[in-house]
Amino acid sequence: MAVPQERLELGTVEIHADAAGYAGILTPAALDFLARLHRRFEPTRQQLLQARRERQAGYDAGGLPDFRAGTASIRASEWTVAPIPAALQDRRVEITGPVERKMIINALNSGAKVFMADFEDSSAPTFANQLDGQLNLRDAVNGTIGFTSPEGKSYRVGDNPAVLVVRPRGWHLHDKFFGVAGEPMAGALVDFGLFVFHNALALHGHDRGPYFYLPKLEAMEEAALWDAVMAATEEELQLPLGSMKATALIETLPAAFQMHEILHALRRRAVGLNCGRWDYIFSYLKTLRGHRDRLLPERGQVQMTVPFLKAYSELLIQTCHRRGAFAMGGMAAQIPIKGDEAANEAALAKVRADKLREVKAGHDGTWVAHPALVPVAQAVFDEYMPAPNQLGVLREDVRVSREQLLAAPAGTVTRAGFDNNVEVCLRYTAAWLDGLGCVPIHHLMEDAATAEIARAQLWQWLHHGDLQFPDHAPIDFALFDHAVAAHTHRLRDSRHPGAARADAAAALLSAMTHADQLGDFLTLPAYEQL
Ligand SMILES: CC(=O)SCCNC(=O)CCNC(=O)[C@H](O)C(C)(C)COP(=O)(O)OP(=O)(O)OC[C@H]1O[C@@H](n2cnc3c(N)ncnc32)[C@H](O)[C@@H]1OP(=O)(O)O
Ligand SMILES: O=CC(=O)O
Ligand SMILES: [Mg+2]
Repeated sequence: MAVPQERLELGTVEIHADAAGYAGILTPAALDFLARLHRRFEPTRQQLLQARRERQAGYDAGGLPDFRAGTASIRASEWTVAPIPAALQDRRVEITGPVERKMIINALNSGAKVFMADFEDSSAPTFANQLDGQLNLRDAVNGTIGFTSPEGKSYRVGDNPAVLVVRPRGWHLHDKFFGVAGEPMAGALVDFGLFVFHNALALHGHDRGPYFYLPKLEAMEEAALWDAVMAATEEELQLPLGSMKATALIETLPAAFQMHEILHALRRRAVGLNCGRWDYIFSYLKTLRGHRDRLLPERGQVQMTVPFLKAYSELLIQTCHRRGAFAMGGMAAQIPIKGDEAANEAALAKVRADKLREVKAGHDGTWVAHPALVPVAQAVFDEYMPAPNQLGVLREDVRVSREQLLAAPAGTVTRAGFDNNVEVCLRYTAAWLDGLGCVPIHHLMEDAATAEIARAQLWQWLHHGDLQFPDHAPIDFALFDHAVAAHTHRLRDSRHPGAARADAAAALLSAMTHADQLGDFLTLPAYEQL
């Protein structure tokens, strides 16, 4: 067979991993497509990452995020997003989960309206995880996905499966297994590119997508880059312009000041925004890492009801509904607790209360972490949202100022909270290094975003100096080192996920916490070890 001219002239993607078993995904045509995406969009991605660094330098020097002066007309003028497809009109409950075969089938069968297949916060991006995920999603789209467990239980997708929405990695992550002319590709483009190359036409033919969640955006230009990537892909695959739909997560502090702008950049394909609360809290910590007057209390005290998070979620609802887009809620961290009825009911009650707050505030739908939580969330939304959505709830009463978005709530850092951050970060990092991106710890869902909160808080509490527990004992590195050693010892001897990677995780957590600068993402140095 003749080698296409473009491969001869420009080269294609080089795979730096054992690709046996993935020939059906890594076809020459798919790799050429990825290479074209890389050549066209990588320079812009690099510029946008540089812009992030420059903005952060401004915040570190004392500056604070603000609404952008240059885009006031976008916020003030009247416009709406393009019509939303029928398949996404009712998104009252969305289940999320990693792209693992059994979980995909369970999620599609869960009764949720939407399944967000996650290459991001709940995935450790090993080559096998990402590529198996692509194989699994291709089979799901083609209706051929099936699975038999080691115990012999067989899994198949039933009638009326959830609508598939895919979340690729964020712009900050590269993929060391995919190179073009010696440069690593963007993880985002690998995930997006392989998925659309193999599934876009089939999904479009069935009025089912392709639909995406876009994570960790920090500026409208980053949304515009996604729009350009999707428009170029639509052209290449001969799909109608705007047929790929996107829901952007507002899960960084800078993005909260650009909600209108992000929807505007995506307006021919935006269907909504989502309150990604966990990354949002992490981003608050990271963006304001140099501001000693804006330290947050321990994780457990930073609930969605605290003023700065309430303001953010209400601003999101108001913004979305003014633009005809859905305002999606987020994820409560509680998961079902087996074998303890009272504890389980208490966990479900917390999920129920969170969903009640969301639906009453005007959200159009919400996320759950586990199939058993679908009926819990659905009952609340069914009761308070009889229509498919709440686009008519304009929330014109909401007035959110810059200072409200930036105000740290009152609270404390307790010994238990400090110790829990060490334990969670250590155990999550160890599991991640072992290829697991989402794990239950003390009956809470922990993923890359929740672990980042723990890590960033430890760094801040230790580097701002002079912080004390309520009993006036100092919060210092000796305590931290001791806690890391104790939890590493315990993890090593346990049957928890990642036990075999306890020492590697401890080394990483120690290095990142002792470092003078708060590292941008835990997953960047951790990725070198995957
Ligand atoms: C901040 C954010 O980004 S939130 C979004 C990212 N996070 C997520 O998506 C969370 C996804 N959830 C999960 O990964 C899991 O629910 C965990 C890790 C939290 C808990 O996992 P486990 O303790 O293994 O759950 P558990 O043992 O109760 O699972 C029971 C069954 O439900 C299935 N299940 C659990 N969670 C999910 C899910 N999210 N999607 C589909 N199936 C699921 C399991 O596969 C299992 O199936 P089986 O009975 O057929 O074997
Ligand atoms: O992605 C969701 C989040 O809360 O972070
Ligand atoms: Mg997130």
